[in-house]
Amino acid sequence: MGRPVIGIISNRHLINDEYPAMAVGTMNCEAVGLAADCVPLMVPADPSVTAVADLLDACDGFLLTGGRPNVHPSEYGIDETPAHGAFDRPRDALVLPLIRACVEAGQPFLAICRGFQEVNVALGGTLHPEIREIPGRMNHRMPPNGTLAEKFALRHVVRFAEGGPFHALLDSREVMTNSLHGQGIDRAATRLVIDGRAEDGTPEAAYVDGAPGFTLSVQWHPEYSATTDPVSRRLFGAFGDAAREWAAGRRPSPVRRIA
Ligand SMILES: N[C@@H](CCC(=O)NCCCC(=O)O)C(=O)O
Repeated sequence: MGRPVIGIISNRHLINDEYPAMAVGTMNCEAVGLAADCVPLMVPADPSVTAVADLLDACDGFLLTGGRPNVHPSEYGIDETPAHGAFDRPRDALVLPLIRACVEAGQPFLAICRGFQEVNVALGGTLHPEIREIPGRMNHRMPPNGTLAEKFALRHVVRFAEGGPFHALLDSREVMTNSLHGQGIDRAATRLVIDGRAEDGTPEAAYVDGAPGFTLSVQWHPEYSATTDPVSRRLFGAFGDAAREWAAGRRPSPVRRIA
């Protein structure tokens, strides 16, 4: 049997300020191809060319990538304001139903940053447009200047629930993570279990309660240094294992906790 196929959700870009493109970062492809040992398949994030049912057939799992545009607030019942920033409505229209379909079927996904926020919205939760404006919260945004290494540098601790799936997988109650987001979970969806938080209380790690498959979701970016960073390697390794189980026709195991 060949390696499982992971659909990597793309983002929109304008090449040379003119040529519209949908693209995924090289680091996402390397994380899937090398750290998860799966086949990276780039997915155009637009339901006018990509149907959810086709994707579920073509792929064994999905990497719900980060992305600068925010999920449109109408998806969680809020009117749009300038604070909500730029959007990617086609990506909303594809990925939110895709998440619900994966949760129901047990098809694995690993959600990152915008993907983490999408999982919450897809299941009925809400987002805050600018979490650094909430009293007591720190600035989680990417540094505006500097090299890529500086932007993706480890910036804060995430602490996991005792005995939860992140604790079990990473064999640690705490990890250091990078941080490149302005929005954050406001009200968590009923089924979304917040399994890890930053020091200021911001939700950073989650999974879907009762889902039959792999649903680990993180607000940080494990795709950066995925082959060398031990935390990222374990996350992508477990995601790859879940996709292998799915591809082999076995239901992926539900989340593992420490007994
Ligand atoms: N827009 C959301 C999600 C942020 C996010 O996914 N950032 C990664 C951006 C990486 C890139 O530059 O493409 C928010 O701001 O919270």
